[in-house]
Parts: sequence; structure tokens; C-alpha cells
Amino acid sequence: MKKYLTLENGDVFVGEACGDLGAEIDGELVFTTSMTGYQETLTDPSYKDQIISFTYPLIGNYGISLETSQSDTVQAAAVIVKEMTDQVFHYQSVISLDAFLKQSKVPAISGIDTRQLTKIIRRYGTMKASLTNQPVTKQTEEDRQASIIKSATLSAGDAKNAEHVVVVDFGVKDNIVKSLQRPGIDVTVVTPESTFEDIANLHPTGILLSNGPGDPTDYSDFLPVIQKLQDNFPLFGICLGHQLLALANGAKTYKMTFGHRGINHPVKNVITGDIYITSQNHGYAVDVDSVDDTPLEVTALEVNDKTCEGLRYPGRPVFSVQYHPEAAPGPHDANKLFDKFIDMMHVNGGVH
Ligand SMILES: NC(=O)CC[C@H](N)C(=O)O
Repeated sequence: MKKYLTLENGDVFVGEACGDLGAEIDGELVFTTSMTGYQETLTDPSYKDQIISFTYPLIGNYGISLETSQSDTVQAAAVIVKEMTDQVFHYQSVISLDAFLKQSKVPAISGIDTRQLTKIIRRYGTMKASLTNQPVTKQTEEDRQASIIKSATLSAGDAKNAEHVVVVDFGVKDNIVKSLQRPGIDVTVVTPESTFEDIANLHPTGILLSNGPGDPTDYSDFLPVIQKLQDNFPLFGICLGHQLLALANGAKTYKMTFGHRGINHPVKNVITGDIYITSQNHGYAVDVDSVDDTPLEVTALEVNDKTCEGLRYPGRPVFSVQYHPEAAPGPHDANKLFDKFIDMMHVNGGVH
């Protein structure tokens, strides 16, 4: 039975299945150069969930003994060998390596040039890999687009002239999407698993980073995407989206003592002097002082505790607010921020 080893860089190795024949797994691919000690290695908890490739070409020739394991089971996710032998010669051996792997439900692949594999890992660094029973079919561009799009609404306007807002959905409230939907505006909601290229391929004229739960520092994977988005498109961040814009530009966030949750939080726009009564719901905030060392500028403060309520990127159509301009519930004072964002798209959209 064939088994396929597919590396993160796209390389594919085909070998013979051994160990647990049916099992398929993903894991971090590492190599070990030990010439002996495969039983200790495979049962060492530090190798948990890793795919271990043995550079030594013959593995299994002294079997498995009752005294050698370093924990009560095989910890590695999978095993890659050049040759796994059933010809066992050792007085303490009770079972073959292949049988031991089968018992432990761990898949393995033999017939792999593990020295060539090692050279690849040394060039690219440790990478993810998968062991499968069928070749991994490459995801096409269309599959990828379909998997990141959660919903799309076409405006009633002239499609050719429509602005196209891509909303990155970290947990978006319906009323944010509704506040954008109007004639002449197409809205596509995508998951935060989207890459910059995924989003750019949708040809947006503006990006909205949504609200969402939890600690903004947990979303660090998405920060490089925001860095590229703000270089290329008009961008508007709301609540969590505001915090992520701050983090992507090097500012800091912190957990507030008891947060802001209510529908009458006064916010002062420090540039225009305007005051809005706003709807709020957040437990983290952007550290105002940390914004000094970034390209961003603070545009608004909460009147009572002077926490950061707004940011902008001078010279770019990029801004964010900590409060909720979509209300639901709450006052509509700040609703015109959606118009401001749409106006920015009219001026700047399509320039990329
Ligand atoms: N409404 C939100 O987006 C909340 C943002 C973030 N989870 C916070 O509590 O600060």
C-alpha cells in the first residue's frame, strides 16, 4: 500500500505504508541523526506530535524491548524511514518496530530517501508535513476563494461602479454589515484565515476590520495581513479591528480593570473637538502612550477615563474607532463614520 509524504514547501515523497496503515496525520517534520535508539526516540514525550525522519537507513533491526521505552506509548505522530526491517535480532526484543507502531496506531512510511529529505529540511528549516493514503490535491485558487468567503451581497446599484468592501469577520455584528449595505456598495465577508492575496484577489475598494471577542494579542497571525492591507486599501477598524490596527503598527493593548460596556460613553474627537455619545463593549484598550512610537495618531479619547477611542494613519485613508458606530444597541451619533469610510473609497478606491 502506498503512502504519501507531502511537505509544506510542496515536495511530495511516495513510499510504502507501514505501522498503522490507515492512519493519516499532519505534524512538524524533524529529522534525527541517531544511528541507534529508535525506541527511546519514538517514546520520548518531547517528540509528541512530530513526524520523525531517521537519517540512518535501516531501522528496526533490534526490535522493541520491554525496558527501553521512555514513556508508556509512542509519542511521535509518524515515522519516516528508508527501510524498516522485520528481521529482528536481539535477545530482549518482544515485538517488531512495525508491530509496535501498529499497536500504538502510529503511521509510518518506508522507502523514503531520508538523507535527501534531511537536505531539504536543512535548506528550508523545520516544516509542516502530512502523511496521507492518497496524493494531496492542491487547492485551486477558486477552492481557496470559496473557503474564505462567508457571505457576499451585491448592491442594487450599477455593478461596474460599485465600491466593494471586504469585511474581515472576527465576530462581526450584523448591524456593521447592514450599515455598509446600500446602493453602489458590494459587501463580502471573509474569515480571518484569509491571506493578503486572498483579499486582494477579491478586488476590494475598502477593508473593514470587524469587532470580535477575546484578547487582541491572540490575533497576532493576522497582523502582517493588516500591515499589507493598510498599504494598499482604504481601511476602517471597529473595536477589535481598532485594537488590531494599533497592534499591527507597533502600539500596545492592555486589559482594562472593568472595561466599557454601555450605550452612553462620551467620546471626544481631539482633532475636531466634537463629542459623541457612543455605544461600547470592550475589555481591552489601546495604550495611548504607545501610539507615540507608531505612524498612527490618536484621534479620540473617552471623556471620563481618557482611554484611546480613535486612531488614524496620517496621509492614508486608514482609521479606526474603539466604540461601535453601528450602535445596536445605542445612540446613532457616530453612524456617519460609515459614510466617511465610503467617501474615502470613492476618492481612494481602485488605486491599487
Ligand atoms: N466589541 C469588541 O470588538 C471587543 C474587542 C475585544 N474583545 C475587547 O474586549 O476589548
